[in-house]
Order: sequence, then structure tokens, then C-alpha cells
Amino acid sequence: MDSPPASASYVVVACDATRERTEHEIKLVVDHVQERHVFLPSVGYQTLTCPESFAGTNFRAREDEVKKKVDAYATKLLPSYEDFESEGVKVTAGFPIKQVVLQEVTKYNASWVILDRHLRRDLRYHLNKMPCKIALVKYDLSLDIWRSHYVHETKITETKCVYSLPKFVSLADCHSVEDIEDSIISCKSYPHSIFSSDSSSTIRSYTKQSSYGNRSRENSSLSDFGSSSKQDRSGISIKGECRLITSQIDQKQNQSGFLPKHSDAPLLCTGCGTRLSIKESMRFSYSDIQSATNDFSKDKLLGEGGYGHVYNGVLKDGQQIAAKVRKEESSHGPGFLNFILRCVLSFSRHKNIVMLLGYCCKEKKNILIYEYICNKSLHWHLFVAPKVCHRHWDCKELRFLHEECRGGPIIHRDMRPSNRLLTHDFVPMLGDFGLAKWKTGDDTLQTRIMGTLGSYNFGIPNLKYAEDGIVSVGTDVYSYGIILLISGRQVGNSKNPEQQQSLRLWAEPMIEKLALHELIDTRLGESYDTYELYLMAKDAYFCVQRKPEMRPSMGEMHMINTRVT
Ligand SMILES: Nc1ncnc2c1ncn2[C@@H]1O[C@H](COP(=O)(O)OP(=O)(O)OP(=O)(O)O)[C@@H](O)[C@H]1O
Repeated sequence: MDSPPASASYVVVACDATRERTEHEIKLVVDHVQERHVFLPSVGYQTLTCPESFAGTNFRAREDEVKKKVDAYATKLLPSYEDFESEGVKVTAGFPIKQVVLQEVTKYNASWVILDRHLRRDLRYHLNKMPCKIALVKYDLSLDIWRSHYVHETKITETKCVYSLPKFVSLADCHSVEDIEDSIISCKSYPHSIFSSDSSSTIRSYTKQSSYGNRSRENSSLSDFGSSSKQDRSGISIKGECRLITSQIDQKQNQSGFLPKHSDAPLLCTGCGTRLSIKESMRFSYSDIQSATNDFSKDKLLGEGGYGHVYNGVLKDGQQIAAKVRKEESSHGPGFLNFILRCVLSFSRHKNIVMLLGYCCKEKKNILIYEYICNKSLHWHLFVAPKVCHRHWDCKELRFLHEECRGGPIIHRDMRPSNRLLTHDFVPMLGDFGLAKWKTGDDTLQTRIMGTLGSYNFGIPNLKYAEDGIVSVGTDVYSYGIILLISGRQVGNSKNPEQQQSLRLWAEPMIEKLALHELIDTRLGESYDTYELYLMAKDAYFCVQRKPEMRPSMGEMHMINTRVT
């Protein structure tokens, strides 16, 4: 392990200042961290209450305007935090957040960066760019340590949380960066005083296991971790602890049926430890699927869609699967062709697209085997158990389908909340290619859609499509806009095109007036991010433009969002 540079005694705390709770969090840090540098990047849609609205303005010109306003807001915000300066804390406001964090870490040679929970989206960026230690404050003020030591090489291939502390590190007793480390170690050495007994978080419970017991001592050896490793009272080094925790996670997974080989596979979800291992053969035997799903038992049934029943299962090597069993049995004819088409289209490999692991055909039975996505669908989170407005609106997967696939764009045609599956980190995964089409020729796909309008597409598209049955990539863009609009709001039967259209008519004037809070379901309370709400509303507004040519492409959406956030 590399030692931090001798001069480094700064902790950079990066917060999104538009959030109400942030002030409490900042105070928590400021009250206890002396002679540290607190950095406060800030953006806010309130600054955008300009007389103009989104309406009738060129999309790109509007974005430039937005950036100027946000910059002005950041400058205005600084004086209100001057009090902190007298307490030996430096406050900086700036935009875009991630670049200013990087700038401040470099300038102050900071040894720690603590990101507030709303900056989770930038975690990977920071892990890639910064050599220092990195932690993330979670919703319950507990702390995830993402890097606990200095590194030379910051380029990472995989991000995963090293360990979690169920409470915000008690900074009251910390007088130096080393103390923070000590605090972390001692938390782990005396779990009963610090760790909650809540076992809902798997990482937390792994951490709890790893913090005491003979095994942890046996496994920690100073020679493993370099001479600069710090030791706690029981002789456990920080890095040793991290390594130990990783092995404990693997051990835990093995206990729950994961075999060693699978435990090396890349993590799909850092929340629950689900992994994805790709098989050598795409063809699965029927008996393997039968035993993985307990012979397609009812308690393994995840749900039923138009295509068939979907069962959860665990393969022999520990890989979790979702097996979609086609309702209509066929070994030839249109039904079988549809099965083949789904297979082919599902091969689109992207980190935000549910991966098809393979297929299984037995006599007339056709089964598609997908990776299992562990945290239900966006539909479930919005309508069945709405709690927090999560950032689920990245459109990377659509950009990939529309703009990055070899052989031309793929139009998904079935974008709806139930097709956006989520991990415990709320990473969206697009599933179900049952209606997808390769776009051929010019701007429109001259294919009349089979099936009823209602069952075809949740966001019925493109009024043009509804009228003459022609789809384009703009169809997906429209559906995506509708998904953004319904976020946090139950709109009755989401398959009903008339309701979708009235949702657009209802939302448009509010967005134009920037009365954005009125868009949000009251059940969400204060638990949403105002700036994200602004971005969502803006994106939705443009995506559901009546004329497809007025809608942005997914590439433009992505570019603008990465620039603004
Ligand atoms: N890969 C998966 N991982 C976890 N759950 C899944 C997966 N695929 C589907 N499910 C769940 O199974 C249920 C049925 O999914 P399915 O995709 O068949 O529904 P659908 O979108 O209505 O289907 P269709 O478009 O074929 O009508 C849903 O609750 C969905 O959340």
C-alpha cells in the first residue's frame, strides 16, 4: 500500500447543494472536521426560473443557456457559506461537479474524498481519476468505502464497494486523516457497538462477519500489505481487512450455492453480489433448466408476459437466471421464427441490456435463458412500492441500440417501466426484445406492426405511428419520454395510448412554466433531487414532441446529460 503524501491532510467533501438534507450532512462534517477543506459544488434548477421556458426554443441553444444560468447560480451561492470559512473550512462552489472535485483534490493533494449520496453517479469517474481514498455517504448516513488506500494506477476495470460502515464515521473523535482510518478500523474491531443488527444489507452483514473472529486474524498478515499498512488493536490492517472482506463476500456467496468459478465472474450488482458469468455454450440442456428452476415450480415464477412464463433459477455453477418459457409450443412456423428472432436481437451486448445467456429447445418447448436482474422492474418501484425517485433515466442502452449497433439501428419498440429491470444499485437494464426490429432503409421502418396497439407499446409512440403504423427510432425516444413523465406518478393503465397522450398534455404546460414540483407524486415527499427532476422534465419535454423530427436523438440526450451533470 502506498502512503499518502506527507503534506496531505485534507478531506474533500463533495455535496450537491440543491438537496435539503445536504445542509445537515455538511454541518455534520463541518462541526467535526477542523482544518479540512470542504468543497461544495452546487447546481440547481431554481436558478433557471427565467422568463423563457423550454417551449419553442432550439434544443441546443437552450442547453447553452442552462449552463450559463447554472454557473451564475454557483457563483451566487458562495457567500451564503462564508460562515464555514471562519471554522477553518474552505468552501468552493462550482460546476460541473465532477470536474471541480477533481480540481480541488489535485489542488489540495487531498487524502480522502467523501461524496454525498447524490454524487454516486460520478463514483466511477472519481475512482478512475483520483489516487486518493474515496467514500460515499448513503441515504441513511452510513458510509461506503470505495477505496481505502492510495493507488498509483487509477484506471479501474471494475467498481465495487470495499466495505460499508452502517453509520457515518464518527468524525467527532477524529483529528487527523489517520484518525479517520483508525475510526474505521475500530468500528470494525468492535462491531457490536457500531454495527446495527440489521441484516438487510448483505454487504453490511459480510462486513460484520469479517470484523472479528479467529479467521480474520489468521488472514491478516502485515507482510501481505506492505510496511505502511496501519494496524488496529487486534493487528488487522486496513487493506488486509478489505481483502478479507472481499473473500468473505465470496465465501458468503459460496455458502448460498455459488461455486468458486462463478465467484470470479464480474459483479452485476454491488448491492447483493449478483454476478454474471457467460457460458461457453449458448445451448442449455432441458434438465439443467429444470433443476435450476425446481422443475418450473410456482415459487420460482417471476411473472408472466405476452411471451410466456418467467422463472428464476440458479444454475449449478451459481449463476442466477431468468428462464422465459414460451407459451406456444412450436418447432417450426411463425412462432418458432419469433423465438429465433428474439434470440438474435437479444444478443445486443451492452452493460445496460439484459443479457441473453442462451436458449433451450426440447421437442416443442422453447426457453430463453437470461441473466437474472435482482431488484425487480422500474414499474414495481414506481407503482407497487414507490419510495424514492431514483435516477433510472439514463438512456445509454437506447443510444447503443440506435446508434452503435453494427448493421444499423435496432428499434426496441417496447420501452416501458416493466421492461426496465433494476439492480440494487438502481442501474437500469433494458429487457425484452420481443418487438424489436432492425431499422432498414431511411428514417422510417416500413413495417406494419402486428398485434394490438395497446399491447404493442406502452408509450404509444409517435402519433404518426399510431395513425399509419410506421415506426422510427423516434418511437423509442417518445416512449422513453413517457417513462420519464410517469416517473413517480401512477397514470392508470399505462398501456392505454389515450392516457399516455393526456399525460403529455397534462405535463407539458407545467414543464413550460417550470412548475416542476407539481409533476411529482406527493407520495415521494421530499425524497427526490430537484436538479435531477429538472433534467428529467427537460428530457421528457423534448422526447415527447409531437413531431418526431423535433425529438433529440439518444446520442444528443446522452451528450447533453453528461455535459450538464
Ligand atoms: N431477466 C430478468 N430478471 C429478473 N426478472 C425478470 C427478467 N425478465 C423478466 N423478469 C420478470 O418477469 C416478469 C415477466 O417478464 P416479461 O418480460 O415476460 O413481461 P412482459 O414485459 O410483460 O413480457 P412481454 O413483453 O413478452 O409481454 C416481470 O415481472 C419481469 O420483471
